[in-house]
Amino acid sequence: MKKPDGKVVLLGDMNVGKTSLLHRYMERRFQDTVSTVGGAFYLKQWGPYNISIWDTAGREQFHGLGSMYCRGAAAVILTYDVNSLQSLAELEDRFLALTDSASADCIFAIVGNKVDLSDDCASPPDENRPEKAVAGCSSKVQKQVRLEDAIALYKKILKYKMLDEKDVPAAEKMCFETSAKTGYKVDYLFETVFDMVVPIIVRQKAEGPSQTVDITDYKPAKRTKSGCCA
Ligand SMILES: Nc1nc2c(ncn2[C@@H]2O[C@H](COP(=O)(O)OP(=O)(O)OP(=O)(O)O)[C@@H](O)[C@H]2O)c(=O)[nH]1
Ligand SMILES: [Mg+2]
Repeated sequence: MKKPDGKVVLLGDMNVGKTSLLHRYMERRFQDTVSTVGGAFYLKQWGPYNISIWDTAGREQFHGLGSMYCRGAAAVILTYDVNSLQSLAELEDRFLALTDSASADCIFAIVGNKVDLSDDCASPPDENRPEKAVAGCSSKVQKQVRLEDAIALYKKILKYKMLDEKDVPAAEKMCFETSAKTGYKVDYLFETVFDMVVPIIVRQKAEGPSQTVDITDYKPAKRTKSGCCA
């Protein structure tokens, strides 16, 4: 197996759709998933570079593994479900600290998945009945997390990392809304991140021995493009 030049890690609560996003991008389809155990990776050729994309388990019991997967990461994709405010809160409360082991110039993307389940209507939510369909919209429920909430989280991350807004990509560019089910903006998400990761890979290579986890010793089971480790 080729050695990866850089690493991208997906983090987020269970059930938000991390595995489904990766399947959609790598295998071009939406399929039934089982809750991830430990972590699994895909390798993606991007220009002259091999990028490993790590899917992690959102379940609390695997939490301890998260920072190991993030070690040396060039990008972290923090994923939530646009229909669950709690899943956005979990990113700050439970997952952000895991990224301390990532590369110093790690890029952060925040992704709200499952937009196909909700309507993005202009009218404000009915606080008493958030599950209610909004007048003027179809029978879908109204989205629980606004893009602005994700943008606010991105700014908090910059503070946590002590980064200056002018030194990093703009929040509006790094907050995405996707649907693994329909494929909406999934390619755009991954390809935007890969383009941003290339300069980090170049720097990591120039600085000498890679900080990324060497996965060449793992024996992927059956599948050709991916492997897993629990
Ligand atoms: N409607 C809809 N359902 C989705 C979407 N993405 C994932 N799902 C469903 O949400 C459930 C969880 O998806 P997974 O991809 O397994 O979630 P995960 O984040 O990998 O969960 P863990 O592995 O437990 O951390 C599955 O039933 C998926 O079919 C989406 O974009 N739209
Ligand atoms: Mg999963």
